Amino acid sequence: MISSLSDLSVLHLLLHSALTAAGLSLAYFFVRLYQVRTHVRKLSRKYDVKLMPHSFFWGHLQVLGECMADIPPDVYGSYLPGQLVKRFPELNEGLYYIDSWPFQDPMIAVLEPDMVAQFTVETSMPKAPGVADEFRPLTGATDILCLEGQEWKRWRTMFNPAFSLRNLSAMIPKIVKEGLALRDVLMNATASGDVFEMEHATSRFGMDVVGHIVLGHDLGTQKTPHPTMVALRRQIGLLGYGFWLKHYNPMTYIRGWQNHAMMDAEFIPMIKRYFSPLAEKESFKTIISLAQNWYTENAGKKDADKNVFRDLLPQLKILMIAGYETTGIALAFAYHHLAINPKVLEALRKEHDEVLGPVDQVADAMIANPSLVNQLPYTTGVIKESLRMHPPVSTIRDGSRTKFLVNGQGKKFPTEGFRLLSSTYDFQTTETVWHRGKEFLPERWVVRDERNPLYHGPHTKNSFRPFEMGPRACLGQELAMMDMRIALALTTREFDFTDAYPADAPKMDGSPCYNAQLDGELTAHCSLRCPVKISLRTA
Ligand code: HEM
Repeated sequence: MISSLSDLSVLHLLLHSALTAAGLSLAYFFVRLYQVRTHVRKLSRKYDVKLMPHSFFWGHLQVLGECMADIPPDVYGSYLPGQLVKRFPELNEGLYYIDSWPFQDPMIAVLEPDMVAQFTVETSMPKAPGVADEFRPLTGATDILCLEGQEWKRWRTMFNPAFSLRNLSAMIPKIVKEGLALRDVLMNATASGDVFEMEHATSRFGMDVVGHIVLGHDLGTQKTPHPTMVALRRQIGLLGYGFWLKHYNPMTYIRGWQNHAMMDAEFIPMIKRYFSPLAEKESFKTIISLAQNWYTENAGKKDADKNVFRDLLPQLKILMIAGYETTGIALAFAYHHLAINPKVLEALRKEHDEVLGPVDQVADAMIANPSLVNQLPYTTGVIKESLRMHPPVSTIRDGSRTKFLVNGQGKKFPTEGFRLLSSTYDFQTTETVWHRGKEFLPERWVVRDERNPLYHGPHTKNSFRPFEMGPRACLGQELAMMDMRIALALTTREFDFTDAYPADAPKMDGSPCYNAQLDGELTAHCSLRCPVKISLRTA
């Protein structure tokens, strides 16, 4: 209740400040709106860029809304460029300029793989600022995925040895152990006969493997939820480029603080343990052990003086996320395609029979002879098809005044003021690049005859980039491929998989199984998390 004149003047001051702040924000909004819209139109006129119908107030928001209206609401944004091609084929010059400000910065969706190589391989353009904004609540944007220049290079050089083939081979017993735990989870699912969300199981498998290589720790999430990983997953729910309303909610910060406290309470002792002279080390290099070596060797030098926990914790968190989600998603999609393509499952089992020997000895065979894991071309084809049809992530870089993209017809396109998005899903599935691109055909990866239309040779070298290419390509790609080969080797000969999408599930391109934006998730997950039924193999 207002009890005095001074209360009234405080109230007046508060009201006045609030109105001033609102007025300034509104003024900023309109100035920015004017700048963005005129920039888009000016560039389009100057360089003869074909633009989709562009409203001065809405930009392309109305057009985008119309394009997405006919598809399931949870479809991931990676399908958008394909929708634009369907709706505006005459404007397709290998890219689309998209102005969806204020929801996102203006963007160029690049559909020609050779043009993507121009900003990732020929010149590795910096990551778009939105990437750092997205990960800031997790790592303060000081992690290997967001950093640039020398700071990025220091971590990349430090961590590379963990992902060498030699180190990964030394890790095989741990991956096999986690693969057997996945097998147990699937075995339990056969007992109930219930519909099973495959992605939950494969993500935990991915997490446990990454726990070994990053932390040198057995997280055991396939058996029991691990508190640190629960906190990590909760924190993912607070990230997200474009979901900026979250950042105005004070609870985001309180929850974030709690999640970090939970994670750090586990990670810091793990780091301390490795940094102690008496530490018992793994037989392979882990991210923490490589950091410990680096800090010891560089003691007294500039970067090594930094606070090791503040420096290293963001790296551990980003590596855990980068590693487990993507692998879990790709593997779940692979199981779905095995469930609906019995001939592919049969061919996969045949390869395992021939290369890996009897089912009951497969784990021992891979441990005794790690090179077997790299002698599975058809299995690798199954995984690559899953990654081709369902890439979980794609890169987004920053354009610049001096960077122009050139399409197949030699036309130049400016990039200043735009983010550059690789339309990976689109060019990895389009028929003009991939023969029968919408079909799951692992044999395309083993075809050697150049006359076969399925042949994937040097002419398509830029068109398969689930791990991206160039200096910022995925650090963990060999590990991911190895994980998935081992998981399939340990599970597909013992179980049958039956697709369990409900008959009325929404469909994208005719399939209920598509890349979806799920609540609280960052990357492109499996719609409904890939429901399957699992039973013991009958034939
Ligand atoms: C199927 C599994 C995976 C896929 C599809 C995938 C995909 C990608 C892609 C597309 C990028 C580039 C992102 C960008 O440009 O913004 C990337 C970067 C990265 N990935 Fe992966 N990834 C997978 C597994 C892993 C694993 C297992 C790890 C490590 C444990 C890992 C660690 C990283 C790191 C650290 C980067 C940043 C590299 C840098 O900027 O130097 N990834 N990944």
